[in-house]
Amino acid sequence: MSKQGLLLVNLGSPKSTSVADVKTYLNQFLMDPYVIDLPWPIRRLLVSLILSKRPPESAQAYASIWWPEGSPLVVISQRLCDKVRELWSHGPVELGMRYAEPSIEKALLALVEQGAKSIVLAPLYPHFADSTTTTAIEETQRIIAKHSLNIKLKILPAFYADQPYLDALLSTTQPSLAQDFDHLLLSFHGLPERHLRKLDPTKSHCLSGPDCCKTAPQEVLDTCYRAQCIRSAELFAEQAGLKPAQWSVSFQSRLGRAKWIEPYTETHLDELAQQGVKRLLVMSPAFVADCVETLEELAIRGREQFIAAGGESLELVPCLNDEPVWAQALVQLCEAL
Ligand SMILES: C=CC1=C(C)c2cc3[nH]c(cc4nc(cc5[nH]c(cc1n2)c(C)c5CCC(=O)O)C(CCC(=O)O)=C4C)c(C)c3C=C
Ligand SMILES: [Fe+2]
Ligand SMILES: [Fe+2]
Repeated sequence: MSKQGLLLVNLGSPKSTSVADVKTYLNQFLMDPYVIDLPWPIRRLLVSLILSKRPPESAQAYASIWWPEGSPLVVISQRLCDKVRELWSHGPVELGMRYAEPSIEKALLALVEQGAKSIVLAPLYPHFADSTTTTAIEETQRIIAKHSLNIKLKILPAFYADQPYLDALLSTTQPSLAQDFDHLLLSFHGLPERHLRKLDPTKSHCLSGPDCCKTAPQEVLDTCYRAQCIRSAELFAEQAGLKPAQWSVSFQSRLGRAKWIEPYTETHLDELAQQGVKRLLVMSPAFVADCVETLEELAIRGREQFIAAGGESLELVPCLNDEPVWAQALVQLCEAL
């Protein structure tokens, strides 16, 4: 039987925490037209402006969470890849990062060298966005064309509502949810509102009202990142047995001046403290691996902010990371294609 390879793709991190390496990474990331979706001259100008200020700040953030082995996101993704390799009986398994190393190109060539005749591409993003999923798919297709590789590609779609993903989340968050806590915040990575409007097939549903994501028809849900985040939060909370007042959703990591999807995590943390929440749990189901956005933005800066606003504790619930139940769930999702 011909070998079917599995390519896991995540975002990627800078090579090191030096300002120069962080700048190189941010330039590659932000110059991606799927991330800053503006015409090239405007994108170049905007990114240059961001790069004139942000790299030292970002480098400091990375330095505060860096592991001796490297970036948590990359190290965790590599560990996950090793566990998935043990479970995937159809052929070789490799990890590629959309930005920096290990590249998608190296991973794809390694799969082909190990005899893969077809490949399952698994973008490790539960929710669909052009700035993550589409760019990972396009880069993979570009490399296939560049090397004239004769391989068939199957793509794992967004899995935000799939039971193996939800079961893995329920199982790995169980120890945190078993503790005493006042409120669970599900903080998802944000997106500029423009990205939602652009993909709305109805051209009128997205951002039309405070509950538009809850009433999104399937065709909108298929491409609306915000609606998918809210749907996965609802499914998770329901299956975890949480009452509506015990949990809420917000969106983090805003960059630049454009309007991003709301509510913003930064604002919501203050609101929760003002409402009398003392012991806050925070989870980030849009990230399958802990990264600078969870370990620094939420667990360091978010915690400081929440306590300064009157809260007592903020505990970060770990992401799925390289938990065996997640490796099994991922294989199950890919085998079902
Ligand atoms: C979960 C999915 C993600 C979406 C959607 C996303 C969109 C998006 N991100 C930026 C800007 C930045 N993101 C940064 C880090 C980062 N982003 C994601 C995931 C999504 N991004 C991850 C997993 C990470 C962590 C990477 C790591 O090395 O740990 C950063 C870099 C860090 C910083 O300087 O804050 C930026 C910048 C935009 C503009 C965007 C959509 C348009
Ligand atoms: Fe991001
Ligand atoms: Fe929407």
